Amino acid sequence: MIEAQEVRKQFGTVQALGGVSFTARDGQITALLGPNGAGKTTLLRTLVGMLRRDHGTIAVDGIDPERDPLAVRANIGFLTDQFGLYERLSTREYLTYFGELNGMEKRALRERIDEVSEMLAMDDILERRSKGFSQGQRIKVALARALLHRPRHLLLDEPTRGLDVMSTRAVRHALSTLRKEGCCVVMATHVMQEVSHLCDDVIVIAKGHTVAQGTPDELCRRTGIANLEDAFVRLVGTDEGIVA
Ligand SMILES: Nc1ncnc2c1ncn2[C@@H]1O[C@H](COP(=O)(O)OP(=O)(O)OP(=O)(O)O)[C@@H](O)[C@H]1O
Repeated sequence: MIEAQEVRKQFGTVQALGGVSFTARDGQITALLGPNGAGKTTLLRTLVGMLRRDHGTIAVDGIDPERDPLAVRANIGFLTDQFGLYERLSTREYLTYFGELNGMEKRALRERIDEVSEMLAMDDILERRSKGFSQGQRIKVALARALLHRPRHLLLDEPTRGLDVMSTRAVRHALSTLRKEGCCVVMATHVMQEVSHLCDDVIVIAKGHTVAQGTPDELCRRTGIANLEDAFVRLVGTDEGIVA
């Protein structure tokens, strides 16, 4: 479980997070929904301890990522907007490298790489070097890396951007499987269809503040609007950055 209370973060004169509070539960996929520049990426980076917050509290299974970043990271898989692939390594070599860094035993690691590869439908790129990989192929490798050590929490920054229909389905299916296994998934996205069909809970964030949290149905009921996209626009007061 991830809990945040009144988290604030400023970059120079820009208040990226002005007071974000929410709870993301185990066994649920929680969407982080907000217009461009709302603070979603900043929030994810703060949750994983890559950025220091200026104010507020964060607890990942009760642990503050600033106090014990290694303990938190051992239990978090993070898909950022920067994939950090090593172009001269094949996908398998790359995943093996990070699995070993995480202390995974050789045989278990080999089996897990095959498992994750099947989960994400990426067998075709497993033995290829990542130089020249398409955007979708890059996302898959980065996502495989995030999943490799079976983290209890998964933080994803727009995981299906640039993916084709089949790959999007593979990723959504993988996320449903992880939810069943009890993983706490938090996912920033602009894809409303994904939120409606996949997510149990939604955090709506605008200009660095949480403006609502609830199931897609609750958000619709609260605004008195039947359609989630229109409810979202009402909550944030803009239709910037929405993908139907
Ligand atoms: N390192 C930084 N230095 C200065 N400003 C930053 C930095 N990182 C983020 N910001 C600013 O903080 C605000 C929130 O940015 P963030 O990337 O968190 O938004 P986002 O919700 O992820 O947006 P998008 O949907 O466009 O990806 C923006 O105004 C952004 O310009």
